[in-house]
Amino acid sequence: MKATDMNQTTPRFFALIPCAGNGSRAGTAGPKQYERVAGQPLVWHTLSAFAGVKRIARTLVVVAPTDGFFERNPTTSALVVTCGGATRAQSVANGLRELRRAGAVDGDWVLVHDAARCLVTPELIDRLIDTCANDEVGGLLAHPLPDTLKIGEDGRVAATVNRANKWQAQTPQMFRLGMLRQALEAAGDEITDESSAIEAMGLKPLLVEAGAQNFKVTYPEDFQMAEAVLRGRNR
Ligand SMILES: Nc1ccn([C@@H]2O[C@H](COP(=O)(O)OP(=O)(O)OP(=O)(O)O)[C@@H](O)[C@H]2O)c(=O)n1
Ligand SMILES: C[C@](O)(CO)[C@H](O)COP(=O)(O)O
Repeated sequence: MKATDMNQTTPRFFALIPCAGNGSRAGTAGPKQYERVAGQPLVWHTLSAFAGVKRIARTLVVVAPTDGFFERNPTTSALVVTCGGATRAQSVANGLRELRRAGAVDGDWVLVHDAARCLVTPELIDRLIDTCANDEVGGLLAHPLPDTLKIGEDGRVAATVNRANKWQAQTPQMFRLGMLRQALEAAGDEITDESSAIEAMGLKPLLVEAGAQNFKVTYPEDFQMAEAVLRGRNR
């Protein structure tokens, strides 16, 4: 990391939205992030939440090279780049490169957020920023595991795991651009979140408690749940 970048007096906050997945578990005909939920394509709810946080200098959306959705629907002020990779980690690493091209420096904060977590709110994003902005490492939104946890083997319970101190990792996950770039390069393409890459460097990201509503739309039934929550909020 260049010293000049780190010495920048006021780090800015950028959002990076990986939006290049296929949604294979969702059972939809096309990518799940473009399914209509509560009257809008799912990803628009996600982008609206980030648009509601004035501290975010720029939002960058990473889509697959073959994705034409944003060209057909040019309504967002976010920067849309077609550099999605074969894994989420690759999409994020490619997006970081584009953020640098757009003017972000190593000392700036990047909030990486799944396009598929359309229930995030400006309040949750602000909570993450407020908690992490003065931290050496950064952190992530997360939810303490509410259920008893089992290990399964051939459809039967092999063991029960103590759930104390176990958290479900959510997004956004917020780290300095330079640190995250290095961490992802070292961690490889298979990691499923940014925190794992930072942890692999021996660092301990902050866990910032968020509610269960910030879930990731993953399975077919999740669309209905997301719809109900969003409609409930607009009432
Ligand atoms: N190569 C990939 C894979 C995933 N994602 C994004 O990462 C987020 C979280 O991933 P996940 O929920 O696993 O999405 P999918 O990969 O689309 O779903 P599935 O694993 O069911 O195929 C999503 O917003 C997805 O679009 C991405 O940008 N690039
Ligand atoms: C980043 C993430 O949302 C944290 O829960 C998640 O890891 C995304 O990918 P996954 O394949 O559904 O684990």
